[in-house]
Amino acid sequence: MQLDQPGSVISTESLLVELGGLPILREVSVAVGSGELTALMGGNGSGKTTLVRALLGLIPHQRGTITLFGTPLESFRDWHRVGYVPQRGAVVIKQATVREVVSSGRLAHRRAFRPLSPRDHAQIEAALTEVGLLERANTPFIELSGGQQQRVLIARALATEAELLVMDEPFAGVDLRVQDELAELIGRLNAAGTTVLVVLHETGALAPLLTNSIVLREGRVIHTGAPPEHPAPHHDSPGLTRPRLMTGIGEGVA
Ligand SMILES: Nc1ncnc2c1ncn2[C@@H]1O[C@H](COP(=O)(O)OP(=O)(O)OP(=O)(O)O)[C@@H](O)[C@H]1O
Repeated sequence: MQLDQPGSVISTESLLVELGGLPILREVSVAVGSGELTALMGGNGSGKTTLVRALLGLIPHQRGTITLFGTPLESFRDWHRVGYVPQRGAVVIKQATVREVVSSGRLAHRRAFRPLSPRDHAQIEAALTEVGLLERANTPFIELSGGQQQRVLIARALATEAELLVMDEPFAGVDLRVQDELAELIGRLNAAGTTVLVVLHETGALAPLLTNSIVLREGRVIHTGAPPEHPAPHHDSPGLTRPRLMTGIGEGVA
């Protein structure tokens, strides 16, 4: 199945990823179109994080292809176009201030051992302003609330001037009010043209903003297209067992 269409920011075809000798992702063919806000969903252990890691080249794949911005992953070099927002709990930052964390997002633009340029500073300020944390720039990251830390991680990705944001469970461990605020921020970034792929357990506050979804089960794609009406629970739901034929970006055909 050929899913790589003009305008695909991410596409995979017949992807096989093995970890510890076991197949974790099987025959995964998906596409994320430019400008989409796509949810990557599925029960615990269905392979969401593994897919994200493979897409970013953090783990190898054994078969199939991955294309980013139309370029095969193996020859992709424009990493400044990609912003990765890892799960907050996976990030341990003890010493750095908010500004230092966001500054690390400029690394893809900087020549080794050169100080920050005026453009770097401008992008860092703009990213901090976008997430509403400019006034907390000199605060140690560890002193912020969970929602604020999530915003800092988003700002770090924005500082790269990323056209694609890949976010791993941005709502994990933050209360509903903060989820609403984060959803508003993600929606605003998407409306401004940033393509977003977001790993979610439940569509939650992002439900009205999603334009596409990919649902995994046991390492296989079981749904693409319009987000499921009912949020995917932590364990696989019988309501999501019927696979859809994939026609490419956007709509699937039942
Ligand atoms: N390094 C590894 N070696 C072997 N198996 C692994 C490894 N990492 C993950 N797995 C297995 O791969 C499967 C998919 O894991 P993955 O973390 O991608 O799922 P997930 O959908 O992100 O789950 P969750 O929602 O719980 O974070 C799980 O069964 C997990 O146990």
